Amino acid sequence: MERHLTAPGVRIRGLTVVYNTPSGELPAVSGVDLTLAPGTITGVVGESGSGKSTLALSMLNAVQPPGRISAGSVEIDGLGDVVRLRGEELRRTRGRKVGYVFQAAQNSLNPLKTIGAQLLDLGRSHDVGDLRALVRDARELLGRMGMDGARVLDSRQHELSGGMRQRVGIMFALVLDARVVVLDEPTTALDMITQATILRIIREVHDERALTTLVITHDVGAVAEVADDLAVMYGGRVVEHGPVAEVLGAPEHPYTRGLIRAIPRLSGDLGLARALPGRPPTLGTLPAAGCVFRERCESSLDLCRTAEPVPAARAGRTVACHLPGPHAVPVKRKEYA
Ligand SMILES: Nc1ncnc2c1ncn2[C@@H]1O[C@H](COP(=O)(O)OP(=O)(O)OP(=O)(O)O)[C@@H](O)[C@H]1O
Repeated sequence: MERHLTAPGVRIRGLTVVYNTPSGELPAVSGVDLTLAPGTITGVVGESGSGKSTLALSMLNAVQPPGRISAGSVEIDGLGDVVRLRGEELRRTRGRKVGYVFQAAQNSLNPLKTIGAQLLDLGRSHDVGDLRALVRDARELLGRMGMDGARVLDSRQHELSGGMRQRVGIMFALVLDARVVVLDEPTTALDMITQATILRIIREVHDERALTTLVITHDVGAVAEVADDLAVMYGGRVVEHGPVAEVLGAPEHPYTRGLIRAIPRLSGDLGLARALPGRPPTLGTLPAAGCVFRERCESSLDLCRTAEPVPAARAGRTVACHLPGPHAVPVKRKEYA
């Protein structure tokens, strides 16, 4: 199969995605700027409802009603602005150019057809010339993820466990040789050890195929092992973005600090792990002005009530916070200390 040597860059600019609710259209993603450097894996973390999945869907222009992309662009090298793609062009982009596993991928297989038949359907719908090579590639990917590839291709969904379906989903995301890959919670149905293995394989395949990858997860610890860069989302904003070791080792945004403190594995001491107080906002409770994190922030200023902080470069990353930086507070962890 054709292999590409240079990975594409992705530039998300001013992306706003709204959902129509009984109180009108409310933003789930608000004016997000995010650059995925060619050949990198970017992890996206943040509590439930922070807009991670909505951002992932936008990268395929796949936001469904009652949602819509109301502003902004997602420029992918070689593809242009995905937000402007329509119809056949958009269909061909999804899967072939931008591979993806969405949440609940393990439930999105056709229960009546074998995985192999679905693979051939996928290949045909994207005009793959060499279907034998496609099957070979699928078998090899499944084998690497610890499964008997031939047997899985002969199976139907109900014959596979949740973890196996999830790995099948990852195979589908990678098998068409897409150059940008979006993985939304790719390992949630897997136990810790399998999770680590699968993330390692994602990293290997990513490097071999020169991909640019976005991985969304709740698990900051897991993503720390696999990502180059980390984007932290809160209330539909990217509040901090930069090299993963720097963001986790010396978080600048109070929300990033809170997230890390809540994870015993990252805070380095079980006794010090502290849940973040309060709850993340929902679309209806997002403040109309000021910083979206101010209610839960330990160091909020008067300014935070009135002015929304603009993301700015500092300490080798981008941070959206009014507090003067660098604010680096080292986190106790060998690898990042
Ligand atoms: N179809 C929808 N209709 C209305 N609101 C929605 C819809 N889908 C998502 N939302 C809202 O948009 C916000 C962002 O949701 P999103 O699923 O993108 O967050 P997330 O960070 O991926 O959360 P999770 O980790 O739970 O998947 C949430 O407040 C959510 O309730």
